[in-house]
Amino acid sequence: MDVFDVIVVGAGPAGEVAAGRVAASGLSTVIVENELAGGECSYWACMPSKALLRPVDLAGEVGRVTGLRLGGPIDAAAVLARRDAVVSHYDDAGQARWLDSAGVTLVRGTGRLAGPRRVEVTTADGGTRTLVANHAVLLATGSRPVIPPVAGLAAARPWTNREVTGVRAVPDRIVVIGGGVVACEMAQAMRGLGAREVTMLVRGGELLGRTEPFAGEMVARSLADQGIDIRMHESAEKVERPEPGGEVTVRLASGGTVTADEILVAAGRRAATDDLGLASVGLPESGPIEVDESMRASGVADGWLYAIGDVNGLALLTHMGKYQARVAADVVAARARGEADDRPGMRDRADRAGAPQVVFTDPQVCAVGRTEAQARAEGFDVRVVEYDMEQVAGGYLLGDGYRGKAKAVVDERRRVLLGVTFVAPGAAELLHAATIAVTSEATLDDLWHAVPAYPTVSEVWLRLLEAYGL
Ligand SMILES: Cc1cc2nc3c(=O)[nH]c(=O)nc-3n(C[C@H](O)[C@H](O)[C@H](O)COP(=O)(O)OP(=O)(O)OC[C@H]3O[C@@H](n4cnc5c(N)ncnc54)[C@H](O)[C@@H]3O)c2cc1C
Ligand SMILES: NC(=O)c1ccc[n+]([C@@H]2O[C@H](COP(=O)([O-])OP(=O)(O)OC[C@H]3O[C@@H](n4cnc5c(N)ncnc54)[C@H](O)[C@@H]3O)[C@@H](O)[C@H]2O)c1
Repeated sequence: MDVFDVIVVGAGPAGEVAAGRVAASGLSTVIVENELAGGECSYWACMPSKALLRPVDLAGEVGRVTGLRLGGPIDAAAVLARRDAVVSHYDDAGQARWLDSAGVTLVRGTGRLAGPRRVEVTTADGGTRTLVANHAVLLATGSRPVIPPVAGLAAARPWTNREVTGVRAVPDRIVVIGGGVVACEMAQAMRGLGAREVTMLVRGGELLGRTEPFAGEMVARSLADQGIDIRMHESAEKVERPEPGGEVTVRLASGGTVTADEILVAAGRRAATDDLGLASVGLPESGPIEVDESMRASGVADGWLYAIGDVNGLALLTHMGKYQARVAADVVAARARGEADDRPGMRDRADRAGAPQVVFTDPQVCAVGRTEAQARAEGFDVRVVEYDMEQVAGGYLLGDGYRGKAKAVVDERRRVLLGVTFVAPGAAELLHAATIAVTSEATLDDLWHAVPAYPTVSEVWLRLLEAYGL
């Protein structure tokens, strides 16, 4: 039996940040990982997907600037080689070195709760190691893709985020189940890197369902212009792949079929809580782990258990998992020292206000805070202002085909922003200004004095305020 002050289970972005910060506070810390330190984000999600999208995005930009022309199609093999470098060739030695330098002990194996403050680790050789925590256990086991119960789908060995981000040869034809973030980003990547036929099967009537409706509409128009076949109100009824690795045929609910070389499932993710021993501490065995604003698992006596990142289901985003990790780590360290654990940085505000997110399609969808529909549902006195971003000099200068739209959701009572959405090419870096405005609850009258430089796209802020009436 090994005793540490703090045990972290899962070395994805959330777990690593928590472990590093807890160790820096002087507590002895162990982190348990059963695949690669760095987690889904580093090897099969954020990093490789953005490496695949970056050249596609840039090619779109070049296409909008008069006088520039791409020398030919994108060199997919070179892009895949760079992707391999971005994922460190699926080797986590660098992350392991970082954990070591941060004073965190890395234990390789599968962790499972075995009662209060106790984690049993099954190691690769089948052995078991018992870890006991003096102060806290932080669960950071992430999430796994959902495979819908469609006849023949699982047997057809569909691609998930892992295979599509790790693609070795871009398929000629690919069918995508889903209309969310992964589906949109990866449909665009596959098409941009040379897939001839990309077909998206979207169960509902819109893409990117959690964003402002105009965002999904603009992305749908753009993906269609890029040659992607988007089938709304369509779903797979049966999937057949007679030869392993061969052609796949999808029978559609509306009748008809789609035949492709690969099928990608991008139908959401579920918390990785299976076989985590949650029942041994009185929690439901599956589903996301419910937490309070200090990331403590609800319903666990003595408050020694925390859940951060995708596993708590609050926001399936790397930056939010890392933020939750900082909150939890500081709370754990303060409680261990017997100090006050309610200082301002020790409570989650950002998830409740609406997490910032960028969808890296062309155009990019950048949003923070509440959508108009969410704000109205929560009973705010809402007023909305919108502006077309190509009307801003900085936008117009970016290219002839540049189109964008901004929307601000205002709380009329306090004259503060509840949410902001920008949909435009290359808008990702605009988002943080909106995040600062929404999080700090700056009034519109304060924002009036934040003068955007000319001619930048940020002048859209001024236009939104003028449209509001300032
Ligand atoms: C294709 C794709 C693209 C994405 N792009 C973005 C993006 O651009 N920006 C963004 O913010 N988010 C993005 N996300 C979401 C992001 O990947 C996740 O929010 C993030 O990885 C969650 O971090 P985490 O630490 O909670 O979990 P994970 O990254 O899933 O890490 C969990 C770790 O725990 C380990 N583990 C699990 N169970 C056990 C166990 N019992 N014992 C030991 N170890 C265990 C796993 O092996 C893993 O290493 C993307 C997701 C996908 C699928
Ligand atoms: N750029 C980014 O920040 C980024 C990129 C990729 C993923 N992510 C995160 O990863 C998470 C997972 O992404 P995702 O795209 O898998 O999930 P999602 O929740 O964004 O989208 C899921 C899609 O699948 C559809 N769907 C659900 N069940 C279905 C079924 N049974 N049959 C057919 N369609 C079904 C939904 O209607 C939706 O269109 C997201 O929550 C997102 O936050 C973030």
